[in-house]
Amino acid sequence: MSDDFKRAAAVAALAEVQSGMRLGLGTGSTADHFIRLIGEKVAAGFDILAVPTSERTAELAGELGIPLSTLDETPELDLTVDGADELDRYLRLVKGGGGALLREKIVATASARMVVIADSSKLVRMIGAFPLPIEVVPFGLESTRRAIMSNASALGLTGEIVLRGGKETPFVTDGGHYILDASFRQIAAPEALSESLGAIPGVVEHGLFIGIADAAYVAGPDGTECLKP
Ligand SMILES: O=C[C@H](O)[C@H](O)[C@H](O)COP(=O)(O)O
Repeated sequence: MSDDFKRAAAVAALAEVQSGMRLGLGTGSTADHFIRLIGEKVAAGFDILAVPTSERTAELAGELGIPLSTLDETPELDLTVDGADELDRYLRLVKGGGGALLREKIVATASARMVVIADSSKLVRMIGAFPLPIEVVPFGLESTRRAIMSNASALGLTGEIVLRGGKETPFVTDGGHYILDASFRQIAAPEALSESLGAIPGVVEHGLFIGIADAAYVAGPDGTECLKP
């Protein structure tokens, strides 16, 4: 059922796509639906140039025959469509469940417009139930983890911060970094947390996307809603 809603959100976002556009392609199970729809448009003759947000997305888009580019060749994009792990009604997002947050944030901010697609289970009153992914450099991992803990605690946030994949087999991002997943449960002031995390030297990027999304298509049993910040 949830997969049907993911697809319905992707179909709604497809209405924003025109031939000639330079697109950012998101990562994840919801974005995969959108990528397949773009593949159909390309097969039908649409002129699209796409920048993928992960190796996984590049592979799928390549298989579908979608012409691919990079931000070095195509530094300004018209539209990026991507999923989210959580969003609130102000379009503050948690992303990075699939580990692609760094490239996703770079691609989204290089786009004139960023649109989120999600099933309605992702829409929450307060973000934070989904553990916040924080991308860090492997060097100094434990010091960085403690700095995150201490900065979060200064903002009244507590909770476990764990290395994704564990010490023996850590998950490695496309950029060669690790991910710490922070279970803060409820993030009442995401802006302050975003600023605080961004100031920690070992933190490469984090999964809070604030002021980036221009709209969100959220699909559920009652239909598809378009949210604006
Ligand atoms: O790193 C992964 C991305 O941020 C995804 O967009 C996010 O995890 C949502 O993925 P899904 O659509 O599979 O729930």
